[in-house]
Parts: sequence; C-alpha cells; structure tokens
Amino acid sequence: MIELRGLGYIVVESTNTAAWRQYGEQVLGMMASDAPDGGLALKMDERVSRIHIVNGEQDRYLASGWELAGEQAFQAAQDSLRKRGVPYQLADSAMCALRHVQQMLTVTDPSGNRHELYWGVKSDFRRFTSPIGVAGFVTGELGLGHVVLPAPDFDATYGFLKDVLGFGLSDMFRMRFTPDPAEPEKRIYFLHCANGRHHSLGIFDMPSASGCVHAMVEVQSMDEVGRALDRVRQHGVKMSATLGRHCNDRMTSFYMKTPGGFDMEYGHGGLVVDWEQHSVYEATAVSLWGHDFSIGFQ
Ligand SMILES: Cc1ccc(O)c(O)c1CC[C@@H]1C(=O)CC[C@]2(C)C(=O)CC[C@@H]12
Ligand SMILES: [Fe+2]
Repeated sequence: MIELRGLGYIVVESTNTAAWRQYGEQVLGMMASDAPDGGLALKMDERVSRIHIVNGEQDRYLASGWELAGEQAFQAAQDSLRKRGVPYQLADSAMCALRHVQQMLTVTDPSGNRHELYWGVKSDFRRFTSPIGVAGFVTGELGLGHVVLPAPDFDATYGFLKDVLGFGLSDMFRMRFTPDPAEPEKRIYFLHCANGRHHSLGIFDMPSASGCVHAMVEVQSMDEVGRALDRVRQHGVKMSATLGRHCNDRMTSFYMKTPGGFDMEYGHGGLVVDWEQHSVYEATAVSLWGHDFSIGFQ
C-alpha cells in the first residue's frame, strides 16, 4: 500500500522561462531563481522550489511530485508497484538532484499524466521573502496546493489513483456544459492524500492540451487574494473565472491563465478535513457564490 503525504512539487515545461519568471514573481508573488539545468525554480516556502520550470519545446504541464514519508515508504511503494505489475522508472541521480530529492520514481496513469513519487526533499530553509510582499503561502504538511488533471480515460484513471497510488476519494461532481440532457455528463472526482487538504488532486473527464486543467496555490489571508486580483489587472493577465467560494473545500479563489497553457487558481481559506469524520458526497454545484467560468471563454 502506498501512502502519499501530499503534493510536494509540480513540473512545468516552458519555451519561455523569462515569461514564467515575470509571472511567478510579479503575479503569483513567488521567489524565482535559476535552476542548474537552465530552468527556473519558483519558491513558495522554506523549500528551494515548489514549481520547477524546465526548458523545452512546448508550454505545458509535465508532472506532479508526490511526497512519501521516507526511504521505507519509498521501498514499499516500489514493492507495491512491482507486485501489481505497474511499470515505473527510477530516476537517476542527476534527475533526483534537479528535483532536490534523495530518490524518485515515475509512473504514468491511464490518461497519460505523469506522477513522480519521491522521498527526502532537500530544503535550504531560506526564509520566504516575496519580491512583491506576499505574506506567505499555505503549504507545510498540506502540500503546495492541488492540481486538476485531464482524465479522458476516467474510470481506469480513478482506479489507478485509488488502488495503485492510494489516493482517497473526497467528493464527486458531475456537470453538463449545455442544458441539453442528451449531452453526457462530465465528472470531476476530488482526491486527497494523507493530509487535511480537501483535495490535492482532481481528475476531470476531458482531454487537456496543456496536460493540466489548473493548479491551485493558497495564500494566508483574504487580502492576499484581493491583492493578487489587483496584480492580475495591473499586468493584464487573462482571468478564467471570477472570485468565488467553492462548496466542497470552501476555498475563496479566482482562476487565471498561466504561461504554461493551464490555469492557476489563487485562493484562501480552504477546509482542513478530518478524514475519520468525513463521508463522501456528490456535489451538484461548483460554488456557494461567484466563480463565473464564462469569462474565460470571452
Ligand atoms: C468544483 C471545484 C471544486 C473545488 C476546486 O478546487 C475546483 O477547482 C473546482 C472547479 C473545477 C473545474 C475546473 O477546474 C475546470 C472548469 C470547470 C469544469 C467548470 O467549468 C466548472 C467547474 C470547473
Ligand atoms: Fe481547484
């Protein structure tokens, strides 16, 4: 059995790291620094990098980095994958150095999303000092936030994430994009790791050219969300949804475009769930208020 502790990092491929540096610092409020491979590190907390930007031919999401407790858990994860006949690739020391971890392995889910499992992250414990004065992000044992990934092969992907990687189902959502009852419903399942964040991963049964629907980061106050909205306007960043509050994780957030071709959700006030007390439910609404996604199509 695999127990993932949380979303430790994400990896993004970029044709233009300068655009990511500008966006990361001036819009997100993170600390940017050069990575040894010529890429870019975006720092959100005491760790060296939570968002690894690597140089490449495309602008897209590359991988999600899932944290394991330690070396034993990493060994157990390998045993579990081997027993189930799930192919995985052990990262070499150069790759581990780039990810700032002791050991890492890669698996691909049935929809083609790449997941990296690792242990022993390196941290410089350098204080987070945002270049534009963002007080801080909510990370720690809750992980860096969440990602929603495309899962056109939905059932097989959910099965893989639940049975092989050990994610737990938090809740479910189904939607139609048009009022036409003949249109098949689209599902989003929200999945959690062994931490209190309501979801570290969501899967949406649609393909996505960028490899990711959105990533979410959480700031420590509502004013920081408001200030981010000010910066979005100031820098002319395109928004994908207005400010709103989600029913399921109670996050107050907005959505905007990134240079990676996927969206970023920027929020505050997410629930911390006690999974012993939680019962899975199906939500029939996205938000308590706000979150008008139609602005993303205008
Ligand atoms: C429904 C929901 C709950 C909690 C979240 O953190 C969250 O991101 C969502 C919305 C997910 C979803 C999306 O990301 C892509 C655009 C979607 C499909 C919509 O058009 C409505 C719900 C949106
Ligand atoms: Fe989200």
